[in-house]
Amino acid sequence: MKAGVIGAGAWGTALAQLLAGDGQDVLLWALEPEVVDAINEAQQNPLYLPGIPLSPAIRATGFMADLAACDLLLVVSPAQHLRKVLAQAPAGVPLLLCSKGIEAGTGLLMSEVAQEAQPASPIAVLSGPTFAHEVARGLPTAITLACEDKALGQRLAARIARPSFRPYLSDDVIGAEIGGAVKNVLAIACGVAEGAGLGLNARAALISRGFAEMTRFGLARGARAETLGGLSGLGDLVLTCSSTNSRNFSLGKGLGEGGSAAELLSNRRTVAEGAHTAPVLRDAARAAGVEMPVAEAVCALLTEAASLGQVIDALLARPLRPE
Ligand SMILES: NC(=O)C1=CN([C@@H]2O[C@H](COP(=O)(O)OP(=O)(O)OC[C@H]3O[C@@H](n4cnc5c(N)ncnc54)[C@H](O)[C@@H]3O)[C@@H](O)[C@H]2O)C=CC1
Ligand SMILES: O=C(CO)COP(=O)(O)O
Repeated sequence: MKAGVIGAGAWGTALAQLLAGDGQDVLLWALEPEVVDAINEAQQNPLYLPGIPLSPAIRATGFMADLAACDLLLVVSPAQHLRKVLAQAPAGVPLLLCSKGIEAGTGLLMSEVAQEAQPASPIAVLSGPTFAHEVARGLPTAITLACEDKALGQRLAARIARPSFRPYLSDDVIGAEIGGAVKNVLAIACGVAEGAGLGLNARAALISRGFAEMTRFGLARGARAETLGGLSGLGDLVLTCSSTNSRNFSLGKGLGEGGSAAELLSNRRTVAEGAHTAPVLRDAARAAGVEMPVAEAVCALLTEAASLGQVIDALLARPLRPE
């Protein structure tokens, strides 16, 4: 039994390290040849997970066909690349989807994209409050593993659980995905509040009112409230809204400090999924008749349709209403 990981960014590399922790062989597919070489020759990924010595049980490859040797694939490519990457993967192997986002153009969640790209593959989702560098260092972490097939979910949970990495099972795949996708947009908003010096009251307000938005949108898409209130929803929202370790929060901080969205986005190698999810989420929410003023505000800032002052004024001028 060998697990494969598709995508050798920070999270894919951290998950490979987690799986290899007990000596299990792991095959990690990387897009960049220099990442393949650095992992195989120096047991490091300086591009995406610097400073973490990797297990020699991890082998990297640039050839997707090599993953045919695996009986489980963790899929960790950025959401907007997931469809084309999955199309090259071997068919019929269980897929554990670890990316957080909504596909532009289709409005589909990652499980829906995976069903289209790999119709013969069983699907599960892994999502929760999990900064990659902490997982790679073996720090205590809990996460939601969602799978409609309970027996498969249990097998996957047993396969990836480690003494300090605890998957909690759910059968609410959509709920787990919506939490992970929406929190990235809300983390940008909290970063803006930090960068603009709006204070911690504002941050707490954005987290709670943002959670109300996540819940409204999730329920409209068929998610369960308890999933949204769990690790993959509220848990991840709290984590990413609290720290510049979050790429989404840092992007927002740059916007709040007056940086231009276009420049902030062009100057990064790592992915800030919320920037891609925000316009898709806004359109999906409008189409479903769900009010998401914080997500709308993030979109306006990212597209430079409104200034920071205008966005703040608009949020503060919303009608007073019951909580
Ligand atoms: N970093 C973290 O702490 C966590 C990240 N995630 C999610 O994991 C997913 C991947 O994020 P990271 O590993 O952090 O990525 P990263 O930001 O560290 O690295 C960027 C990744 O994008 C890939 N990439 C760039 N251009 C590409 C293309 N044209 N086609 C295919 N792949 C391309 C790179 O090869 C690299 O794997 C995201 O959806 C993210 O939300 C989830 C939990 C934790
Ligand atoms: O999803 C994450 C932690 O759970 C990582 O957040 P960022 O992508 O904002 O860094």
